[in-house]
Amino acid sequence: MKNLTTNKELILLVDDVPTNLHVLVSTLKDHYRLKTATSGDAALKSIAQEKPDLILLDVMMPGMSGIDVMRILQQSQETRGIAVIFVSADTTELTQLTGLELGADDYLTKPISTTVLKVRVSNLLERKRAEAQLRLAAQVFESSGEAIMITDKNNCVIEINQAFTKLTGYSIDEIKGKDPKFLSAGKTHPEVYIGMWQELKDNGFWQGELWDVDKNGRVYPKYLSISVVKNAYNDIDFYIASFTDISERKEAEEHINRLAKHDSLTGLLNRFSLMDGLEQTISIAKRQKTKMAVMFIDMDRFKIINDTFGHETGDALLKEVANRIRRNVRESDLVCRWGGDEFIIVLNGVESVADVTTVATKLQVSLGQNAYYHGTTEMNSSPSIGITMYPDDGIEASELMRNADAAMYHAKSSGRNNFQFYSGEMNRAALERLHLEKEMRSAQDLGQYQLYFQPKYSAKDLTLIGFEALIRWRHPTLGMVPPLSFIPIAEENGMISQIGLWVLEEACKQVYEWKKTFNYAIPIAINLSAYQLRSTTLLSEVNAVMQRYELSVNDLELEITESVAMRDPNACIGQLNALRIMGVQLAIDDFGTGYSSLSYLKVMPVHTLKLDKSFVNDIGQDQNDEVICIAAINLAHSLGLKVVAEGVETVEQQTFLVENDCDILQGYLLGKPAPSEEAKQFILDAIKANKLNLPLAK
Ligand SMILES: Nc1nc2c(ncn2[C@@H]2O[C@@H]3COP(=O)(O)O[C@H]4[C@@H](O)[C@H](n5cnc6c(=O)[nH]c(N)nc65)O[C@@H]4COP(=O)(O)O[C@H]3[C@H]2O)c(=O)[nH]1
Repeated sequence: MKNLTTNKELILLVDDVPTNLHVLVSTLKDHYRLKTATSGDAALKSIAQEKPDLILLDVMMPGMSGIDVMRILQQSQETRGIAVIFVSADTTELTQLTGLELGADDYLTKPISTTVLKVRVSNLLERKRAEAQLRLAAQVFESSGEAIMITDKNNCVIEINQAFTKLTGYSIDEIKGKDPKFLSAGKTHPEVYIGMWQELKDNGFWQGELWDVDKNGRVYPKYLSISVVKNAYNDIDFYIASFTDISERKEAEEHINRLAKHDSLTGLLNRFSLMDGLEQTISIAKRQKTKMAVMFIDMDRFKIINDTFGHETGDALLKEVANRIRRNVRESDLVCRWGGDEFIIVLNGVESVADVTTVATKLQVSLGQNAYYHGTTEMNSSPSIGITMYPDDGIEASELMRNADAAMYHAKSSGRNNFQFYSGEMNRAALERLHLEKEMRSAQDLGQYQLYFQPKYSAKDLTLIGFEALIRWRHPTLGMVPPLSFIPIAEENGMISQIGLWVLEEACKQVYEWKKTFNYAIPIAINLSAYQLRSTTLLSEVNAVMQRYELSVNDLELEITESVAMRDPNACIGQLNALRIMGVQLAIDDFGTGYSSLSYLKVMPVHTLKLDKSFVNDIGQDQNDEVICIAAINLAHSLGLKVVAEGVETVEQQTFLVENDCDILQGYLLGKPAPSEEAKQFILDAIKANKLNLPLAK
């Protein structure tokens, strides 16, 4: 056995004649480790202690002969493989044959030529080493987890291992002599094979991925390494190919890729990959001089659906939206979920605006016409679509995205459920909106909001019965920003919850202060946004503020617009009932502009209907509106509700409304919205004229 420290092979020299041993030792000692034994017994003991790589075994020894020792060695698995050279003075053929038959590797005759001894020993050990290596190689070949295939210089199969058979299903008999190209699935690009052969020629080695097909027809990706084996004349003898099936790795890679590039809910592209895809589509359109379109889709009412029915239902709607979009665009178009309820489509190879209009119309019908379902829950939504064209509206990805977004906002503000193409005007509007949004973030902290108060009068005797609080935003450079310019934005970005709280606080504080100043309980109405109405904290917030300012029943009135109330009447009724129990007065604002269902109106726990000023405005001009005013007043009365007419500007309107039994009047004719200090004057005037029909403060 090779000594680990010296790395020299061990030779056991066995001879009963010490001088013979001496010759052997002095010949071999420089190159090998040596042990000696002077009898067969001593030799076996030494072998038991440490297995030698080679035994030089004297045949003729007293007691146990070399032949006997050899027989014993052959009996044991452990010692059977040890190389043995017989050394003997007996040169008869028979003796030599017996030794060789017993498994000896060579035969030396005495007297020994030291040169011959050296060569024989060296050759034998060399051969044994080579055999051991071959055995090892064969074992590695067979037991390798990698499939291995050896082909000859003409690339015909000569050998395969077990792993190859396991992976491909082919046995050696089926494929011996074949060119391995029968393994190819035909899915790898021919250039890969050309490159592979070139590399093998140039460098004798190649590795890479190929697509193969197994005996059962399963197509799989494999990672393959091929080495060229050359002979001493530098001619190719063999190709050794080893490979593994990398389907699982590929699948995992693809899965990770999918996760990184796609939205997990809908499977559509996510915003990062959309931007990549958009850039690529732009460069293709640039090269091919074609047009393309970017569509920005926002699903109307999605936030309400999500808040009302929960996320699972909202998710089901989004998934269905994704499916419907996919069904209406080409495979090559990019479809992305940009976030929330926003989707982007990039239509490539578009020829004209008319093409895009066709797709947009299809999408509008598909996304808006039929209800969405989650179990038995039915949801109705529709798309607001903004469209921009390359290169007409912009040539940069970011520019096109901005344009599509602006066009989408335009679609929203044009009554939703429609599509709009981008125009420069929209861009200005979008920029203004962005600016306003930015300024709005600090408006409250900078004390730029203010409440104005508009008086309301009883129609029959013009007594002051309360005020409506209306927010004002005084911006140092933009001037007075009208609420209709910023409240809808605040609704969308969620800032309305802070603004709404501020209005609630200020209005209640005003009721409290006027109570202290005038000793009258003068009610104030505030406008409640859709967002606030859906809020789960609304009740506790209202309750806390009312307590803080010691407000009693009827001191506070909340107005919600008709369209907000009817959007989700059932949820709204629940909130309103709770508010009513707390002693809050409730009114439906802008009545006539939404589509009220009479059955809901009957069960809405409200006290008042506010007739929209557009009807009042047309009194004396449009008979239809006059008829509607009368019908609305009668309807409200039949439901036991009071009617407030908003926007009363002329005496004619006032007279008409009084004659038709309207209960309360509000409008510039009687008093414009004014800051607190000026509003005080309305109260003083009313007190002076004995026109304050209100309870004393408790
Ligand atoms: N032409 C004309 N207009 C009259 C007349 N009398 C009153 N108005 C205006 O009509 C609007 C009545 O308020 P609204 O219907 O609740 O409509 C409000 C309301 O929906 C919203 N808003 C105002 N303040 C708040 C607030 O604090 N919170 C919320 N959520 N919305 C608010 O903004 C809308 C507009 O408010 P404003 O610009 O203050 O406009 C007010 C008021 O100034 C009149 O005789 N002629």
